[in-house]
Amino acid sequence: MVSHRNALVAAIRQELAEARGTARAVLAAAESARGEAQQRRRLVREAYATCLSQLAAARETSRQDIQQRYHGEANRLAGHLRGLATMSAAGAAGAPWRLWAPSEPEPGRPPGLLRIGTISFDETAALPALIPLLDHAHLHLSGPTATLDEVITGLLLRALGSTRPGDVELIVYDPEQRGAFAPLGPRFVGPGEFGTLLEELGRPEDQHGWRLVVLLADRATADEMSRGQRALLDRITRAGIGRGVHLVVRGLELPDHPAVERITVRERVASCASLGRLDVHLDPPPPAALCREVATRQTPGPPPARLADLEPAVLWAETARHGLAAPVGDSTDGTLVDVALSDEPPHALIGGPPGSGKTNLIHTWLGSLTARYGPGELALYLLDFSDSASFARYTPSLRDPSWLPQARLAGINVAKDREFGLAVLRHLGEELRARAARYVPRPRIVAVLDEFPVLLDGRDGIADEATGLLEDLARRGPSQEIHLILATGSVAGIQALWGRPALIAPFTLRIALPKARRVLADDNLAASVIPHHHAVVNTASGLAGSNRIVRLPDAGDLTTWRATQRRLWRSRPPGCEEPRLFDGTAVPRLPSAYRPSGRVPAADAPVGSSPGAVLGERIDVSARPARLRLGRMPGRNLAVLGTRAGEACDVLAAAALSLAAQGPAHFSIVCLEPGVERAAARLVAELPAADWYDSSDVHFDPPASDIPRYVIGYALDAAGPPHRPALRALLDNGPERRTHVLGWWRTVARLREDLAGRFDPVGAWVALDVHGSELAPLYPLPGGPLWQPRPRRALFFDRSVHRTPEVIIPYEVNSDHT
Ligand SMILES: Nc1ncnc2c1ncn2[C@@H]1O[C@H](COP(=O)(O)OP(=O)(O)OP(=O)(O)O)[C@@H](O)[C@H]1O
Repeated sequence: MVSHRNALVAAIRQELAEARGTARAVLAAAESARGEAQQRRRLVREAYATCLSQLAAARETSRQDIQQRYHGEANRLAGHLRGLATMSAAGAAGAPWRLWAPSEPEPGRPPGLLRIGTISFDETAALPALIPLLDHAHLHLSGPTATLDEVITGLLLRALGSTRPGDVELIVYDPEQRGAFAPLGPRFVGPGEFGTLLEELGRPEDQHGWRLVVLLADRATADEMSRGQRALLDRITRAGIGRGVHLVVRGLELPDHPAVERITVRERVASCASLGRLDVHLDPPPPAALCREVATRQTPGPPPARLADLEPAVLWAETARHGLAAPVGDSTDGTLVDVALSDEPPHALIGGPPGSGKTNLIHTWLGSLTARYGPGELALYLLDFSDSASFARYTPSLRDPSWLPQARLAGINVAKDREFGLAVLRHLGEELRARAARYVPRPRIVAVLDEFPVLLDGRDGIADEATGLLEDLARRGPSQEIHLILATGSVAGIQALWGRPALIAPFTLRIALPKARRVLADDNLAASVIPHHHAVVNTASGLAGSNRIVRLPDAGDLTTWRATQRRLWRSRPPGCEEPRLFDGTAVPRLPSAYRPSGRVPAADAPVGSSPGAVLGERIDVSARPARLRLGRMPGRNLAVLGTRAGEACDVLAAAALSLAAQGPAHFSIVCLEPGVERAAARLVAELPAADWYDSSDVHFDPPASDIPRYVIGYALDAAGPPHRPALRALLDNGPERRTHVLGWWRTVARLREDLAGRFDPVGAWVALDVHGSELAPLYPLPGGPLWQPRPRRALFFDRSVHRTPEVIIPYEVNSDHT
């Protein structure tokens, strides 16, 4: 029993041990499965987190990208809208108050929109909020009274300021007599006159311009309005615009009609029917001074000053010691406006499109200056590079012998003779140096260069040198009392100055005529809003805020101007010389001093060592003649080149006559072109002694003589091969024996043939219609000189004195007037 029990116990124990072992194994397996599951869960969580952050980053990048594109697009659109707004509300209709001034409407252009505030759209810069009025709408405003009155003031100012004075009649019905808009000078209609006003507006009248009728209705007006008046008001609303009647109403209902623009104001934000759901941030009210200015403009002030009004009580009473000041016109209240030139501002830049009145302004200014400062105080150098003769009035003429005593020089029609402009600047440069050395600055010099871009635009040696000289004069001139006035109608010309800061910087006085561009600072819009015959005078290099608006008198009033010039002329001090006139279209006559008039020097009179043949007038300030010295040296011969026969004859005749006037000489005239025989014969007639040869007896071996002998050859190229050896021998050996050839060849090629390609014996030449490149063989530098032939101008080169050739004007000698 016991053993059975023991065996049973042992068996049970055995089973229990096995069961325990199995349970342990199951537990271990379960725990490992749990560990694995936890590991998997961690991995999944991590993957999920990475995925989330990647998604967030991608979302952020896309968001930024979309936002950027959105801003770009919005800015572009805003730019377009701003451009459109500027066009739709030009000048006074749209300018912010800080830049605001009344503007002249463009002729024939209907009135545009008016600005009342700005619209902000997301982060784009604010856009102007514009609403219609003249020719388009009545305005109905509701909201706080004070703000509404401010809005109305702004709108009225813009409507009045963007139309011509007198074109808008302003009527204000103001039953409470608050006097709003009084600075604008409206016609006020009081309580009790409402009905009469409506009747007046309802009458079809022939009317010029617009009537702007502001109805500031109080409760009583609304309550007491009769049915007839209501009907009348409705009719005006429907039909008024076509007749120029526009209502601006607060406190009364207007009927629903497409012409009624409804503006609802909360605080300083408004909504306007025509602008949809956009919020308009209202502009501040305009400064009262602007309203007064516009009101003065509506009621015409004193008439503008006339030229005579600028004259001082006493002529020449001023000293220029500290500068020059003279009025150029008056302001709207009739006070004269002085313009000064001194250490500051030292120089003036005048601009305005063609026809805007620059010439008129310059004449006015000069007239005003010359009446105040005598010739001891003021000297004028006047250059006009346009094709005009406006400065001629200051020089004597057949009709009027008077001239302006302060004028030293007047250059007219200088457009093609830029060399003359350069000569004047060189002269002023020398004057600057001389003054600095002598410490004697007076008289103050004012140099006017009208249409100066003609001189500076050339991209050539003249333009380079002129720019350098102008820069120097602009910088150092004021300390030596030299002032410059540059004027032009060319925007490109002014634009080019901006690229030369050293040149433009001292031009702090800017005078802008109507519609002038680039004369004032870019954000200074004054020139675009002033009317005809006005100017903006600005002494702060054109900065906004320093403008003076001047009404300019008409300097075309020749009677006044002539009378004044005569008085000045009669008062001129002894020794005052008449101004040098350079006229690009005039041909100078050979002065009598260079003609052998009167007694001819005797054959035994002393002969100068190198008589000078006068060839033409130099383009310089003192109109000196260009001379060719003919000494006893090889090469002292002259070739006149080109086909312009008349000018070639004039050059030869001037040379021969001037030589004859200097001492005993013998002349041999060789004329090989029948077409110029008449000119050659006239020369022979004027010369004291001359032989005549033509193709029948031409020869080139004149006998040696003690006095100089000149062979004046007309069309020498016609002599032909048989005569070439003798001609070459004469050219080669003549000068040392005092025999010189002054000959005309029609082309360089023919001269080359006559000289067998050896140009040395011709030491000097005058080229007429021969291009620079053709002159290369006669010129020391490769390619020939820069020369575009032009009528009555010649290029003179003497290799013994010139580094570069000079332009001369052949004198008129053989014309029928001589
Ligand atoms: N203040 C003024 N009052 C009356 N008429 C004027 C006034 N200013 C200019 N004018 C007239 O306007 C016209 C053009 O003037 P002006 O010749 O001075 O203009 P501009 O700018 O010099 O023109 P352009 O460059 O074409 O020569 C002229 O007939 C002139 O008489």
